Amino acid sequence: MSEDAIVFAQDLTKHYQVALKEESLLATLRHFFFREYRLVRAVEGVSLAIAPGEVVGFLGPNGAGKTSTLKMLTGLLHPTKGTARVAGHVPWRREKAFLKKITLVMGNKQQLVWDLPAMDTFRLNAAIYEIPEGEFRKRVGELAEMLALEGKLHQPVRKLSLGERMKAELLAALLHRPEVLFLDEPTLGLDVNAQVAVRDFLKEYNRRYGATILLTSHYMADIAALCPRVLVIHQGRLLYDGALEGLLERFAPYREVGLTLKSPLPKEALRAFGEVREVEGREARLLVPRERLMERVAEILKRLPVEDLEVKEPPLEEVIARVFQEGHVEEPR
Ligand SMILES: Nc1ncnc2c1ncn2[C@@H]1O[C@H](COP(=O)(O)OP(=O)(O)OP(=O)(O)O)[C@@H](O)[C@H]1O
Repeated sequence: MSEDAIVFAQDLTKHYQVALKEESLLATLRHFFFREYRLVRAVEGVSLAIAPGEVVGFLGPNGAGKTSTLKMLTGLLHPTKGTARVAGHVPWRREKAFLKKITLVMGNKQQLVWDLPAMDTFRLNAAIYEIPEGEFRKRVGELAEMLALEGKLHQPVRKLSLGERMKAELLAALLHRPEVLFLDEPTLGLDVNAQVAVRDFLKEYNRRYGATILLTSHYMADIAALCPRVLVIHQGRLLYDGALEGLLERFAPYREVGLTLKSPLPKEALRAFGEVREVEGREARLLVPRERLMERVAEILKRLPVEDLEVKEPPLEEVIARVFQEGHVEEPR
């Protein structure tokens, strides 16, 4: 085990037993006496170690096992198998000292009371976490400033915009100044401005307090902005644990060539130069294997009426989609 890891898991596994049930009355009666079960292998032998202060992205398609993993690491679920230690505790013992060191924010769940001002929930949390009054005021002031939430905390939560509500949720979840933040889709459904605000806040929070963050998000911009390291989970198993750039190298051994042509060309005319991803008017996007990039670019410039050419990494969304679709990636021609 990595001695200095603040989040550590070995062979963490969660299987759910789901009762199978058919619709007919007979089936319901039969079900009563002879229940049949199906095993859902939600998390399958996940091992990981995260050092204090790291910000790690946790990626996976729907149903991959992210939430189940986060629930085990925060002690909401007992694992079927495996061990974990978070901030020096076994999470599922749910010791008070442990709960003071962690927080879990789920973008689709809300702890703020809808009809009350956010400040009322903050006060409740201050009592639960035994935060003295002076310290409480200081922290609310500091966090409200970082989140640009001043003036929003005394009106009923239902009057806040979605972005403000999410920021207030974060404030409530961070009031006890946890060392480890587990964030499940913290930017879910937010507009781009609010997404950027939450992202910038998390970056600043990590820098200022050295908090460790494990974060899931479907928005790759969040991951690219925040997470130097990513874990990729698929069907309950970790497929990748390493640098974000490494993920691109390993799963996207190609570059994207963006072209602006002097006049539009049909897709067929571009096929000889790479995998055609998109053609719209005079604009086209091709995928080209990394090791053949120079040669292909030279050919394109020689043979096509190019006005402008740009070489980029392929969009992270596309790379991830390929990883999930195939468990590995087919190399483009
Ligand atoms: N309480 C439960 N009982 C039975 N099956 C469950 C339960 N919770 C989750 N599952 C199943 O376990 C698998 C993993 O679910 P989990 O919620 O951990 O995935 P996820 O990666 O968080 O997905 P999403 O991004 O959709 O939230 C899925 O097949 C899901 O249907």
